Amino acid sequence: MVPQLDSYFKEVDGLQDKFIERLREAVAIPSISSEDERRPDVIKMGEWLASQIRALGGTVELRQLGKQPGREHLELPPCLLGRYGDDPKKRNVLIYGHYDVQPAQLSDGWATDPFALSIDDKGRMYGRGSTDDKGPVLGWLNAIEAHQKAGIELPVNLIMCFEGMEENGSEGLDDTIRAEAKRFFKDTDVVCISDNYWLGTEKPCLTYGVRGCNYYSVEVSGPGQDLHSGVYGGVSHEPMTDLIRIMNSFVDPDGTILVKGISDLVAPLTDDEAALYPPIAFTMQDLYQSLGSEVAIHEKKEDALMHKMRYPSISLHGIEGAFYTPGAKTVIPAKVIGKFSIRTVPNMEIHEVTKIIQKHVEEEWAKLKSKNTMKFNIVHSGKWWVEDPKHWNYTAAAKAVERVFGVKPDMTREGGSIPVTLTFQEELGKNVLLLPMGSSTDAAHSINEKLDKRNYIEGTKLLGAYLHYLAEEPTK
Ligand SMILES: C[C@H](N)C(=O)N[C@@H](Cc1c[nH]cn1)C(=O)O
Ligand SMILES: [Zn+2]
Ligand SMILES: [Zn+2]
Repeated sequence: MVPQLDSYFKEVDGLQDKFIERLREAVAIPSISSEDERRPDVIKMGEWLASQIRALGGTVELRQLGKQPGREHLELPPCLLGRYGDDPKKRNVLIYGHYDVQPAQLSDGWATDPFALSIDDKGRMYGRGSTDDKGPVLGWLNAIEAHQKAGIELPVNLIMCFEGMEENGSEGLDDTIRAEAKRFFKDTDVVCISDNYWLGTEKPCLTYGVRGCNYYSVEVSGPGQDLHSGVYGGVSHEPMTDLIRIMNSFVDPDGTILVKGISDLVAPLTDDEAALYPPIAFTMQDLYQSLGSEVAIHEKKEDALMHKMRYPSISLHGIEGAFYTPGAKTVIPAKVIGKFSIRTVPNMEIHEVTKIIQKHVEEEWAKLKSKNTMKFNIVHSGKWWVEDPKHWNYTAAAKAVERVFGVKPDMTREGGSIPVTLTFQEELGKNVLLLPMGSSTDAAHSINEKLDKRNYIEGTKLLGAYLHYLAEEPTK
């Protein structure tokens, strides 16, 4: 079956050094979408990616999305709408990825410069964006190049959508997809996204769901400026004391959500669904390895998996304005902004969740009887998504996994969020598949993010093989 794949695989192996250089160039552009001063780099990264697509013979338009809502001094990075091939006899696969990355600084604790790809003797390629999501995006380009060099025609047409704001709420993207659903995206047969991770380090998976993410901030201010705690401690209401009380009211140390009404929104667990978790090839050791220690809340793998995949969670992310550098400054910060988010699951609705969270924050605030001022803000929100994994899109991907890795993939739901999955499903009405490249130890969003050379190269083979199986899979 699909005999051309062997020569394609050989070509990928032969081109691996070139593919690694391509990733090195991409990682060197610090395209951090959430930092104002890095916005020109996000735009530069979009232009670099467009030039790579064009060099391979693809066409691409840099669709301008205008100003960032609420932050009008910032231009949104372009959404790349591209095409490779337009043979009417072939199927059309829409591939999505993002070229922006999470923030990173050497001083956060990175062992190497986060924007200089560094490869160790085990083939671990360290660099911000290596696994999330520059490596997987480049995997598609590598697959095109290896086909060309092997003299094999791509068996499908590719429709591309690459955005530069995924790590910052995918601002502007939904409108573009809605506007283009019956134009640029109209011929789409199926959608494939490579932007998540295997559960462990050995076994690939296909992913048919993501959690949603509602991100909020609580700002507390009062004094006209930062104060001397000796002179004013015990005299003034302190914003940090108020904020810590509120931040402490959301979740228990064992992960239990304390906000009344949230757990009532969660779809009940059926026996059929509960039976999906035991067969997943995942152990607590896998979890400890990816956590970097044994700090898991749960003892059983099924509980850990369900809390990652099908239950909500609330996380506290940081406090702006807090004194966090080393030393012992005796300061009372005048204004602090606490940031937290809730990962949402079926059947939680974005607005219902926000109403409940806001009411909770206001009630907690009232209890404090503080003379400070509190402002609650929604930073961004995106809904959960669940797909039909019995669709031929998934069958083709499972065959590709077996061909490249010699095992059947695990079927998973991702704990992270990719807001565009739902938009594609709803606006195009087509099946969406997540086909990850990276592994559980890649430390996406964390320090020392990496992508293993094996995952990058075999992952490139997988993306190409998937396109071939997709071309010949009957549409049952
Ligand atoms: C899973 C994906 N690679 C990812 O990291 N998504 C982000 C998207 C995000 C950022 N803010 C809200 N959503 C994530 O899950 O944090
Ligand atoms: Zn991410
Ligand atoms: Zn991502």
